[in-house]
Amino acid sequence: MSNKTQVLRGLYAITDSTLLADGRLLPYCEAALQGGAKLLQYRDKSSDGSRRLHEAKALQTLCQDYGARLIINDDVHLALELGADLHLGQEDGSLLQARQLLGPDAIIGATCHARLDLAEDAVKQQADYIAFGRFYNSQTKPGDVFASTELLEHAQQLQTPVVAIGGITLDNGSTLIKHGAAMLAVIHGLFAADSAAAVEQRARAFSALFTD
Ligand SMILES: Cc1ncc(COP(=O)(O)OP(=O)(O)O)c(N)n1
Ligand SMILES: Cc1ncsc1CCOP(=O)(O)O
Ligand SMILES: [Mg+2]
Repeated sequence: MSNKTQVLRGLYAITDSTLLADGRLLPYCEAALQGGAKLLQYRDKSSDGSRRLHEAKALQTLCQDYGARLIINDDVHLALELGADLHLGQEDGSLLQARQLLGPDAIIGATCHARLDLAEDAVKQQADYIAFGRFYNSQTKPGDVFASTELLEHAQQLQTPVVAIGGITLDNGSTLIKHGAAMLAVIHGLFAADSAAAVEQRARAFSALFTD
C-alpha cells in the first residue's frame, strides 16, 4: 500500500453514481488511475449495502494495482470492513472516533467548506488532509458555499495537505495549485466524458498540472 505522503499530492478522483452508471464505474475509474489519480473516493449515497460493498471492493483492488488509495465517503463502517481510507463531512461523525477505529495508517480527510476554523479543528483531530470548496460552479453540488484562493493561502499555516473541490476543470485547476492546493478533487471535470479513453486523457492532463 502506498504511504500517505506519496499520495497526498495530485489528482483526487471522486465517483458519481449517475455519471458512472451503466457499467462505467470500473472502466472509468481504471482510466482515471491510469492517468495518474492518486486518490479515488467512492461517493455513493444509496443505501444498497451489498452493492456498495461489492463496488468498493472492486475499486480497492484497482487502486492497489495502481499504487493509489481508496477513500470511502461518509461511511466509517465500510472503510473499516475494507481496511480503506475515509472522508468525513461536518455531519458525518467524529474524526477522532474514526481515527480510533481505522488506526494511524489510514488516510482520513475532512470537509471544511470555506472555514479556516473548521480546518484547525480537523487538524487537531488528526485529519490527514483538509478539503475546501466549492471553488467554482459545481454541477454536482450547486448550493455549497464558495471558498477563495486567499483561504487556500491562509490554510498553508496548518501544514496539512489542502484539497480543493467544486467545479474544478483543466482550465481553472492550475490557479488553485498556485495558491496552495495539494490536491484537486474532481467529479464532472473528469468523469463527464464520452469514453474511458477521454477520462484517461483528462486525468493525465490534471496530473500534469502538478509540476513539482
Ligand atoms: C475531497 C472531498 N471534499 C469534500 C467533500 C464533501 O463532503 P460532505 O460535505 O460530507 O458532502 P458529501 O460529499 O458527503 O455529499 C467530499 N466528499 N470529498
Ligand atoms: C462533493 C462536493 N463538495 C463540495 S463541491 C462537491 C462536488 C464536486 O464535484 P464537481 O467536480 O462535479 O464540481
Ligand atoms: Mg459527507
